[in-house]
Amino acid sequence: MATRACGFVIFRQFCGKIEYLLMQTSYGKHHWTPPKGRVDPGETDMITALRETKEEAGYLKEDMKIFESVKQEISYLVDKKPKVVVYWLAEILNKNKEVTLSHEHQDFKWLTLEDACNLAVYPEMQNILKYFDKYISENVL
Ligand SMILES: Nc1ncnc2c1ncn2[C@@H]1O[C@H](COP(=O)(O)OP(=O)(O)OP(=O)(O)OP(=O)(O)OC[C@H]2O[C@@H](n3cnc4c(N)ncnc43)[C@H](O)[C@@H]2O)[C@@H](O)[C@H]1O
Repeated sequence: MATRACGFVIFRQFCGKIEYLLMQTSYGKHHWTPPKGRVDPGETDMITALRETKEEAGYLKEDMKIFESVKQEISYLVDKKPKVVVYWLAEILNKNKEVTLSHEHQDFKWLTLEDACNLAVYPEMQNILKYFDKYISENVL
């Protein structure tokens, strides 16, 4: 069975620009992803996304506007085993609240779409960022 993980692609409106939150792992290849993590037994996908976002970024449900119907799923292999990751779109509402990192991450950045795609590296993740960016420009701005 595939490993399953869930999280949020979080954006903010900052100085007239849309910026996305990416976080860099403190382990492995130090890759950059939105806050997300593995689904624990008995959890729903949304509960996992909320728990991981609180643990990894310090953001609570009430700090965000969650677009529950705006969701993307990607699949890839990790150590030859399938992994499925589900992301919802979320906007940070409490702009005065900064990210609080856990031991799992060593850095974070708020990035334009282009810069986020450059750091995200993987085409699947880039496509998700582009999909959400299109949604924002057509439905949020
Ligand atoms: N190498 C390591 N050394 C020490 N501790 C480790 C470790 N890897 C995981 N851990 C532990 O696992 C915990 C993380 O657990 P969780 O927080 O629960 O889970 P996760 O975000 O899904 O973990 P991960 O970072 O591994 O996932 P991703 O799919 O992004 O990334 C998994 C792999 O897939 C690659 N990847 C990411 N996105 C991809 C894509 N779209 N296509 C192909 N490969 C991709 C990444 O580069 C990465 O190599 C950490 O606390 C840490 O202790």
